[in-house]
Parts: sequence; C-alpha cells; structure tokens
Amino acid sequence: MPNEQLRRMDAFTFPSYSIDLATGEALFDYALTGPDGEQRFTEVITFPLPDALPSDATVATLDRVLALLHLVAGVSYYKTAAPPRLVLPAPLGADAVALVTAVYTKGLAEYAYRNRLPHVLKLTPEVPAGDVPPARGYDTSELRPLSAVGGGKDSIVSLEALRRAGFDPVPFSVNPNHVIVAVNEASGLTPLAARRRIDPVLFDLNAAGARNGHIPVTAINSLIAVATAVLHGLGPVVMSNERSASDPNLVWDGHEINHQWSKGVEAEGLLRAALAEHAGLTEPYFSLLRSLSELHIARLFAAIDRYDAVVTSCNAAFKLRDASERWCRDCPKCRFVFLAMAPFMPRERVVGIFGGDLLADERQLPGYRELLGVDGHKPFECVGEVEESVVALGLLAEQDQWRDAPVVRALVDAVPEPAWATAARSDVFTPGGPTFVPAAYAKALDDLAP
Ligand SMILES: CC(=O)N[C@H]1[C@@H](OP(=O)(O)OP(=O)(O)OC[C@H]2O[C@@H](n3ccc(=O)[nH]c3=O)[C@H](O)[C@@H]2O)O[C@H](CO)[C@@H](O)[C@@H]1O[C@H](C)C(=O)N[C@@H](C)C(=O)N[C@@H](CCC(=O)O)C(=O)O
Ligand SMILES: Nc1ncnc2c1ncn2[C@@H]1O[C@H](COP(=O)(O)OP(=O)(O)OP(=O)(O)O)[C@@H](O)[C@H]1O
Repeated sequence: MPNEQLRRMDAFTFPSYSIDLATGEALFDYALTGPDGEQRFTEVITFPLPDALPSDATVATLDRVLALLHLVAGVSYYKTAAPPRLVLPAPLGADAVALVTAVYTKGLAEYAYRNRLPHVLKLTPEVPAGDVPPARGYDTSELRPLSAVGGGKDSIVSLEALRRAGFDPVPFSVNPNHVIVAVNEASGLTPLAARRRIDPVLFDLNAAGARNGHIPVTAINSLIAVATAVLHGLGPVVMSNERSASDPNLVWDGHEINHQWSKGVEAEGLLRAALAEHAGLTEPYFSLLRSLSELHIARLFAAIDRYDAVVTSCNAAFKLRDASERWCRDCPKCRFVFLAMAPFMPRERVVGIFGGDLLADERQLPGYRELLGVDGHKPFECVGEVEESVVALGLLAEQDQWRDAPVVRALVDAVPEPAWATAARSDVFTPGGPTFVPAAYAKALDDLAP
C-alpha cells in the first residue's frame, strides 16, 4: 500500500486472534482502515508445547493472557500509520485499558517524538461497552520461575541469583539468537523458547518509507513469557529490569519520553494489574533487579565469570536482519556497559569480553561525553544515568590500570565540577525505589554480593 494511503488511515483494529494447541502456533490479526481501504497484518507467535495436554482451566487462563498480548503486540503495526483511532475488539476492565493506553502512548513516546506525532501521546482507546466475565483466580507464586534471558549481563545476574538461591529457574527467550543460545548453554539449564514472526508486510512497508520507530518490545516479550509460564504450569516470570529504566530521556510537549518505558516500574505495575484483573494471575511477573542501578548490576556481574565468552548486551547483535556477531564496540550501549564493568574487573578481562578496549580509543570520546552529560541528552538506548557514568569514571580514575587510558584522562578533565559533586553523594550502590519483588525472592541477590 502506498505511503500516502497509509497516512490517511483512520483507525487501527484487532480483528481476531487464535491458538492451535496441537502446534503452539498463535495468530494475531490487525487491520488499518481508512478511506482508501484496508491494510491487514498477521503476527505469528509459536509457543513451546508442554509434554502433557493443558487442562481446560489452563487453556482458559492462557486465552486471557493472549487477549492482552494481542492488544499490546499491535504497536508494531499501528506505528506504520499512527491513525487517530485505536478501536479495541471487546469490553475490557479498567486495569487492562490502562495498560493498553499506556503501551500505545508512553510506550510509543520516543516514536511520537522522533516522528513529530503529538497525537500519539494522547491516544485514548475506544472500548466496546459491556461486562468482562471475571477471570478464574490462579496463584502460581510457589511454582518454578521462568527467567527471561536476553543475552546481556542483567538477565545473567538474575538467572544466577535465582539458581544460587535454590529457585530452580527455567531460562526463557523469544527468538533466541546465537548469543542467547550460548548464554543458555553456559548456564547448563534447559531453556524454553517462543518464536515470534512479524508480518513480512511490515518490512515491505518500512522499505517503502512507512512511519517507523522504537516500540515497547519488553511489554510484548513479557506477555509472551507469561503465556508460556501459564501453558507450562510454571510460576512467576522474572525480569531483569533495573532502576534507571524508569527515568525519562527528555520531556517533550509536556510528556516524558523514555526509550526504556516498558522496562520501567510503571509498566511493570500496569502489566501486573492487567494480568490480575483480566487473567486472574496473582503473582505473574516482577523484575528481580528493579531496585538496583546499572552500575550495581555490573558489579554483581563481575563476580560471575562463566559467561564471559558469550555475554552480549549490544542491541546490534539482536537485529532481525544484519545483526552483529557480538559487541559492535561503537554504540551507546557498548560504551556504557564497558564503562560500567571496567571498575570491577582486571583490564584484560573486560577487554576480552568486548574484543577491544573502548577506553583506549579516542574516537569513542564524543559518545562518552553524551553518556557523562557533558554534551546532549541521555542517548535513546538502554544506558544508565549520567550520575552512574560519572561514578564509574571516578572509580576508574582511582585505579592504576585505567588512570592513564586516553579516554579516561580526557573525560576526567571534561566532567564539570557539579557533576563530580553529585557523584560523590551518589547512592548508586544502595538499592532503592519501588519494587514488586515478592518476599520469598527478596534475598535472592544476597549470595551474589561481592
Ligand atoms: C535490535 C534493535 O535495536 N532494533 C530496533 C531498530 O530496528 P532495525 O530496523 O534496525 O532492525 P530490526 O530489529 O531487525 O527490526 C526491523 C524492523 O522490524 C520492526 N519491528 C521489529 C521488532 C518489533 O518488535 N517490532 C517491529 O515493528 C521495526 O519496524 C524495525 O525497523 O530500530 C527500530 C526502529 O527504531 C526499533 O523498533 C527496533 O527495536 C526493536 C523492537 C528491539 O528489539 N529493540 C530492543 C533492542 C530495544 O530497543 N530494547 C530497549 C527496551 C525498550 C522497551 O521499552 O522495551 C532497550 O534495550 O533499552
Ligand atoms: N529475546 C528475549 N526474550 C525474552 N526476554 C528478553 C529478550 N530480550 C530481552 N529480554 C528481557 O527483557 C528485559 C530487558 O532486556 P535487556 O536487553 O535490557 O536485558 P539483558 O539482555 O539481560 O541485559 P543488558 O541490559 O545487559 O542488555 C530483561 O529482563 C531481559 O531478560
């Protein structure tokens, strides 16, 4: 469909979803409608099947989770046109409506900002009137947790914390690539995986110049994980989303723009409430690392060494096409994670993990100046706060192994005095802020403390 027609689309709708329990294949249908006709999409998600047929009660709960996933996963297709109307397919409770509203507004906020589409920030879903039959209550809090694995340092810290605390976690990933497969192998645990196939029509539309941009992918992966846990009779989905994920990059038109919104604590609370209301799940999902800074997590990661040859946090390695093998060594995330790990490891270890020394390479300076708040705003990437970067730099400046690295020297001179003063008072190693970690899991991180 030509781009001009896409831009005249009036509504985004959710015609249907279904799952075939013989194959695990679920189909999620979407439509853009407007004066020039309709553009349909179908996303296919294939769930791993359990050994035994699920009970009717499990199938009923699964259906409720899939209904939420259907709504949330529509963002990928909505964004090709950004029509003014978001028309939901069935009545929905207040908590589920709150989740959907936030996913399409706050979750798409970076997309709205970059494409200059302020109406997206104010979208209000149209919800058909009617009652939603109450969900059956389903308490899975005592069952084995499903631990989401993204291949980076954060999920490795959670997996090891759960394992050492005796929770017997099941690693879980959506579309595991070679990095995730290698991390799972290094863990020695038997993983579960779901396959997600975006409708190829989306790529054709992108190539023809359709609107594109960042989407709240963690919300989608999270609901796929919860559906898998339900299907397999497993317990809570454990995420590894950190404290700083809740902090916005900037404010635009009076709205916070946060690249990591669906990793933040607000999204976590909304997802939990929607799952409780719509699917009856009482303890479905939480982030074990919520109270920790990125720098704190990097320090915990340094105490674990079995994943050095495989750990990869760089997003370039997770592209659907033309992915990098491991760290690209030239993006904000590579720069930040190198800076965050370096204070807690021998120099040769961190250089070995990344395959190069970013703090010896002066071409990295402009990117590091952004991370340290000397230039521009926090990059639209999964990176820690400016304060965390300044604390890390301060730690490096005290170490013989790093003090004379060219990038460290130049940055120490560039950081302004007030930033050093803030870093000196910093609480980056003190856990804090709201979390949803259940009491039984609260001590799981203690055994990893260096
Ligand atoms: C890997 C990555 O960063 N991808 C973003 C990138 O996409 P790109 O075009 O360079 O390559 P692909 O990832 O192969 O995607 C091709 C197109 O497919 C569409 N798409 C992909 C996944 C999806 O779930 N929905 C989609 O619609 C999209 O049109 C792609 O162009 O740039 C895109 C445009 O800005 C981003 O949408 C891609 O981001 C992925 C969805 C992605 O997985 N990103 C994560 C690495 C990510 O950003 N994680 C955040 C967490 C954010 C959150 O709130 O959940 C983080 O790490 O901070
Ligand atoms: N493909 C995936 N399948 C399932 N969960 C994922 C996937 N990718 C990321 N996640 C989860 O989403 C959350 C955010 O991902 P993120 O990339 O920040 O974490 P990470 O890979 O563990 O660590 P890092 O921040 O070092 O990259 C984490 O809980 C992670 O486990």
